Amino acid sequence: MGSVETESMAAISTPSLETSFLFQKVADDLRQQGYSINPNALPYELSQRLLEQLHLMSSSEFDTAGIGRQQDHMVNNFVRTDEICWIDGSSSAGEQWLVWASELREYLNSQLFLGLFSFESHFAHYAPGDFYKRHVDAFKGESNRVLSLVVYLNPDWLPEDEGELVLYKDETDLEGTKVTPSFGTVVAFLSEEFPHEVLPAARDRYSIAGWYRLNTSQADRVDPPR
Ligand SMILES: O=C(O)CCC(=O)C(=O)O
Ligand SMILES: [Fe+2]
Repeated sequence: MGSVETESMAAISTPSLETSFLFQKVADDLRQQGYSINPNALPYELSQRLLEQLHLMSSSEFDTAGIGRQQDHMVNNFVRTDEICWIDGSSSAGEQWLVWASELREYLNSQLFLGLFSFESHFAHYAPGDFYKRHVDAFKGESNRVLSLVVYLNPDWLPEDEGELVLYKDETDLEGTKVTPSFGTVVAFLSEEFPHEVLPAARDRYSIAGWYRLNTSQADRVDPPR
């Protein structure tokens, strides 16, 4: 009995083989190109639990997303029109997500020496027609956001549903790479390097966006910086 319990504990705290492959691919991609796009990559059980959690949440738990530092948080419908709910680990799905994100943090720190220290994340809901205009998640020297992480929770997303994330390789790139917000897709990119935008979708679009930060005194929440 004792050993069975030990094994099940180990299963919770040790990433599965599939997850280890994903973590390694994210690390390799970040090293080579600064971003990583992985369809159908979030562990299925975790994706399902997060989706169930979303279904349980009422729309009153979401707040209109803002821009600017938290103390001068401003709703700006020209820049973004989505609504968000921060994940604090009070639900078991949220807790499981935070454990997974912290395993990824430890793996990336061991491989890339990024010095990622903390993580913050929120559910986001884009109603049909909602968007988030081209932006960067952090400005050089102004923020301690280092790595952005986005996962999508939309089963059966079709090309005509649109709502892609467009990731631009630098400030001059106007074409970008389109990412379909399909269930379980995991995207990571260096927060200061890659401008990106969310195109309007034809149906409700759900995601989690998160940021790994350095341990600096400037630990106030940035959403995004400006
Ligand atoms: O949902 C996405 O595809 C990206 C969201 C985003 O860029 C953000 O919340 O900063
Ligand atoms: Fe962003």
